[in-house]
Amino acid sequence: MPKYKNQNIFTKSKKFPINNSTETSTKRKKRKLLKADKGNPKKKKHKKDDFIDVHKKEDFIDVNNLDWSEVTCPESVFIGGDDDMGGFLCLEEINDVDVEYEETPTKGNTIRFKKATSNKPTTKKNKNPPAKPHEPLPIEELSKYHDLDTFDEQLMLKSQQPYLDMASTSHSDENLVSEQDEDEDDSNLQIGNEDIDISAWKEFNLSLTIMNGLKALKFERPTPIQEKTLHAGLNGRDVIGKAETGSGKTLAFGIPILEYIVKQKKKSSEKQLVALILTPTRELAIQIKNHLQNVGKFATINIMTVVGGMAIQKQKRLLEKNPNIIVGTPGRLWELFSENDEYLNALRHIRFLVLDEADRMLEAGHFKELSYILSKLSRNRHEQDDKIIQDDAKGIPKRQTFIFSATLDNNLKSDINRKKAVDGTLNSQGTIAELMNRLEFRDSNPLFMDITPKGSIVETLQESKIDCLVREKRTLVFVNSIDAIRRLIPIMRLLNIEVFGLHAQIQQRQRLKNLDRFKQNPNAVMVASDVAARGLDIPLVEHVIHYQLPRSGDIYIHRSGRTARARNEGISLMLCSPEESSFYRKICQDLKKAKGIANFPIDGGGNHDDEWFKKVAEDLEVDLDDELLFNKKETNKGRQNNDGAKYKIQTLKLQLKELLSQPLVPRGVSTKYLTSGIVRDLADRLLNSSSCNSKILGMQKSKATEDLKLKKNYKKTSLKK
Ligand SMILES: Nc1ncnc2c1ncn2[C@@H]1O[C@H](COP(=O)(O)OP(=O)(O)OP(=O)(O)O)[C@@H](O)[C@H]1O
Repeated sequence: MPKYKNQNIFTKSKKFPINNSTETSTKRKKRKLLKADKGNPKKKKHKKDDFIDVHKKEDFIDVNNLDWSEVTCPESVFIGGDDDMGGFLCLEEINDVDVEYEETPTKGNTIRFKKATSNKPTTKKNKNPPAKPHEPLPIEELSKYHDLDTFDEQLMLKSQQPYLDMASTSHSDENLVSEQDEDEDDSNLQIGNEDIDISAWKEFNLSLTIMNGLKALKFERPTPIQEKTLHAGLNGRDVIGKAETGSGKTLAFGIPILEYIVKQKKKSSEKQLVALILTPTRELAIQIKNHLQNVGKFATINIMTVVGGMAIQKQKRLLEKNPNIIVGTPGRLWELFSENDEYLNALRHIRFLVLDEADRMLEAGHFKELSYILSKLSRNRHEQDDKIIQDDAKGIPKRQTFIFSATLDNNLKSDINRKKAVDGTLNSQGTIAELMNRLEFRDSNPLFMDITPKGSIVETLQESKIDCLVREKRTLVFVNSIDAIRRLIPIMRLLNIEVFGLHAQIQQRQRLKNLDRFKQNPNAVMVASDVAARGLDIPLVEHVIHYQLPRSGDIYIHRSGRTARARNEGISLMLCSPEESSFYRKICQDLKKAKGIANFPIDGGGNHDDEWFKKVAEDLEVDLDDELLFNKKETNKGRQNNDGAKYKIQTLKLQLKELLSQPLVPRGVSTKYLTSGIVRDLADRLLNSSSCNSKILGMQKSKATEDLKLKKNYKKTSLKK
């Protein structure tokens, strides 16, 4: 007599807890009994589900106390056999029991077990032991298994496809090449993600490997800057690209490099340094490396970062592994390379040189090392006395140069063709024009592509400012000094805000940790110096706040560009104190914003919240407490009087904690509500409605970008009237 174990057991390849009480009737119907004792006419096939009411009579035996033994079955019986055995785990059998049927008024025909009355000896000697339910597997182990109830084989195969492709390509370059040869028709992409149409990339004739990478990232089409520069980049031309922040400049130079490496591997398996990408910050270097690695993940491309703040020994070890691409900051790169002729020689043979955020590289702290690196890269080697000696440039390939930034000098184009400076190094006030002259473009006329919109700000970014009457400000992201970060972080922590700092004096390891934690938590705040202003691509940054105004339009553009990236919406808000009005005017001037930047709608300036409460009250057909709604002046007075009160810091902290633990009650809202009558569940509606803010009583959830749009629309319609 077989029985179905009522335990949670995991098979080697799939997990599916058996719980009879929750199984569907379909599954029960599909269960099978594999063995029954034919010798005893009373022993019939039964399901465990039939075993009920066994305790009613004393001579009946509890089903679980019987001497069951496991029936060994091939695994295929349980998994994906011909039959859908959903939930079926193991079989057990028993001999020498009698079964009796009983008709009950409530449950119909039920069965019971009794010790067999037959004198026949037990036939089976070496029977198997009872099945032992296993301990549940640890969580990490469980991830290897699939839940049979939700398992979709097709879906799993699709999700594994890119990795299968990768496995078949990444370990053997030859495989990759031969596969490509066969499959050069890109309509036959191997990746499983069928609903992603990447045909828009076809015009660039990219290898299957790179196309797969783009498909895996769901990059359906090139961004405008990619579209306008890729042909030139792929055809060996030098490119200078200027496009707004978050517009995909990394791949505009990254794809030609990756594509070159993939094709080169087709010809030779020799590992060679192909590209040097210079960036102004360490975080940006790491980000670029990750981005390129993701796109090139179906090929074996070795990319390493050479940045300060990381163990120099480890970087030396990685260099020994012959990277294809080095992404680095000038300082550490020079430190590492200047003392090693072998490295320097490899550098001279690179095929691609990229200066990302080129204009920033000229700022203090970078230009000296950059200048040294460029002179070592030069095909005309400079001796120490500055005399130019024509080096044996034979065998040194002409390299392609890519320069990208959201803020490059507009006069650059004419500067490029100007006569070269004779001096081998950049002077201490390096200008972008000098830099261009030092770069030894291979093209006499590099492609200069400027697609920045008017004002250099991306369309999806809304700009705004708040004029602060006092110097205190409560929200921030970008500040101008490290001291300000150190001051603000503890204050924000007191306010229960998850906040992280980022500035040059934080240890590199901690910087990366903070950046990572900030990336993981969409509600966190990062207080940063301009170290984070350039290039960083952090998902889910919706608001950029200039707690202290940047000193130039360029920095404003880069800071603001940390939001509204890759066609997402975002808001950039300046907190403008009276002392900063001159900087504000300069930014407007730099960005040619004659009308200035719109004020952000806040309490005091507008009556946005009051209007909303009035509207909700109308909808709910209740009367609002007018006294509370219009008593702002009174409240403000009270607050000012309280300003003078001195409490001990500890008391204040405790008080603050207590306050923060309760939802805020905005001015104008009454905590009193009708308990009966017109709207019975008013309190619930206010507190629990999914459209209400959980931290502010009765306040509708809204986004800063929407508030600003509403304000603009309101202004337009009232002007029309
Ligand atoms: N073709 C594409 N389709 C969709 N998303 C893309 C595409 N190319 C790049 N992206 C994404 O757009 C975002 C911005 O890209 P990237 O960091 O290269 O911008 P950027 O122009 O260098 O910005 P910044 O000037 O701030 O450095 C990234 O998240 C990137 O993954």
